[in-house]
Amino acid sequence: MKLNDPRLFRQYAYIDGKWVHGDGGHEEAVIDPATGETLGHIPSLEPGQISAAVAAADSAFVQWRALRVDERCERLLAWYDLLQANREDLATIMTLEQGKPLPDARGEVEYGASFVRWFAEEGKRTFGQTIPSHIPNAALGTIKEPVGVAALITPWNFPLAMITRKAAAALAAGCPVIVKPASETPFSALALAELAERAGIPAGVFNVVLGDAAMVSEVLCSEERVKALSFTGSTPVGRLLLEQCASTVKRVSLELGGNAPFIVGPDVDPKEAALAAVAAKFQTAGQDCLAANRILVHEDVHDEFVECFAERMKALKVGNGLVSEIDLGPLIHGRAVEKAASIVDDALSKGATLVHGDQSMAPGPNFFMPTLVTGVTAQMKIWREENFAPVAGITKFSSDDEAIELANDTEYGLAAYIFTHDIRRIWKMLRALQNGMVSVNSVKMTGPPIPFGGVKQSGLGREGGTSGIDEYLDTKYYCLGGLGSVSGS
Ligand SMILES: NC(=O)c1ccc[n+]([C@@H]2O[C@H](COP(=O)([O-])OP(=O)(O)OC[C@H]3O[C@@H](n4cnc5c(N)ncnc54)[C@H](O)[C@@H]3O)[C@@H](O)[C@H]2O)c1
Ligand SMILES: N[C@@H](CC=O)C(=O)O
Repeated sequence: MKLNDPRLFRQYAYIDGKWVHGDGGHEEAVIDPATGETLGHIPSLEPGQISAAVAAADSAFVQWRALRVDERCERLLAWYDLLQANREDLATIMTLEQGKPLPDARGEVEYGASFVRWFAEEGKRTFGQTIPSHIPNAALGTIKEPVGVAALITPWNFPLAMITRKAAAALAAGCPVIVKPASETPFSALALAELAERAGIPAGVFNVVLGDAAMVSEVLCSEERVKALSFTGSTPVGRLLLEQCASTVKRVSLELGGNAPFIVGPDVDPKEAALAAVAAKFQTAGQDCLAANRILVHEDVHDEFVECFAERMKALKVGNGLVSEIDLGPLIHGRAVEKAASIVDDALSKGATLVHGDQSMAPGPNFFMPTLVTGVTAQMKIWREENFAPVAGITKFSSDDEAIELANDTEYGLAAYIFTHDIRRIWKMLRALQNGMVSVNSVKMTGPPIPFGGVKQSGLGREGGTSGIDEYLDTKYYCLGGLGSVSGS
């Protein structure tokens, strides 16, 4: 791996400010999904090492929370500067382990860094309240205090930003973190640890643990000293972790799967809407929780929309993300390719029409060519499941009420897109859609200032925005009694 700073490529876990091997000597290979080559190896830690990380974080909590907030936030800003200064290396690491095209990886580094800067500012605004007293001779109010050690479990599709969106909020609040990245993409997390150390974040405050996911999560969830768990990943694993955290009644934040509807009204230019839908579907090769998973198009514009969508997707270039002008990299592994193929087969066997998608053109075993099927119905897997692949499915509708009913016909409720210029339709749909985030006439919706999160089985809590830091704060109420009477109080 060619990096300007080779020390950003670490093949150890990071606990209490030290780079460590697994006590049992077990290792796991990390594979470049584009080439199948081994990029490096990471240790598989033993349960006792996960507990040691918890102990380190717990003892670091005392000093970290005791720092003045502006001192904590200065270190976050130093971390932000280092992320920016090392953007090229971080993007290279990400493209190699995740597969996304290098410009997208650079974009994710920017996006991930932006959360660090945001929370370095937000950390200074964790205001409590003064409460007008109903108790004689007393002063009432609240103080915000850090919850304690936070465990952060993250996915492979956004290997850097899904960590910083959590970690920056937790660190700003005064909570040490233990990060468990996906085993497919550990090197971005380890590079973040190296830069956190250089930014002056003390030993034990930012830890990265690696190893068998079920074992690591079980230890973290059952540990009394871990006070908060923040997870981004699939809904089935989120359900499991929620259950595992019940025994210690932890604060749990979940950012789970999506099955986003993309609604195209009868009044829009079908070409414009099709370009937007292609952008909303094929980012990160469809492996995005915000990907337009079910495209609902009004019958008046359906045929023209399908034609424009197919034309645009045919121009997408598929290949190794390190090569210039590539639009779609590989899927993360062979299982993802098999799942994509089975979703297409299932749709075709149940009556959908294949408009485009020739897998014989795939440049390697982990690649899946952009595919479009029409005539999708609620009986098909492509409708019910988050396909997490460059597979687009289109369904026709004939009224606003039908579009809303179709859009809400899922257990998920992360994001939804609406394309129409009719303000009444916009307002009606905006209010009726069961989603945590609704984007109208825009593909881009995310960024540090927004409360990111879902309803239904897409999650609990919000990340980013002014509320993201609350996931790591307790509200302490105080009643200062016996103060004597103060005129006017
Ligand atoms: N809502 C959001 O903000 C958001 C963002 C990104 C990804 N996602 C979702 O993440 C999913 C894709 O990511 P993924 O495949 O890495 O998800 P995943 O649930 O398989 O894995 C996520 C993390 O959980 C760990 N894990 C896996 N199995 C586990 C188990 N049995 N016990 C404990 N931990 C386990 C993994 O190692 C990884 O670190 C999609 O559903 C996507 O929508 C959601
Ligand atoms: N694209 C999302 C991550 C989901 O996979 C984001 O913007 O945070």
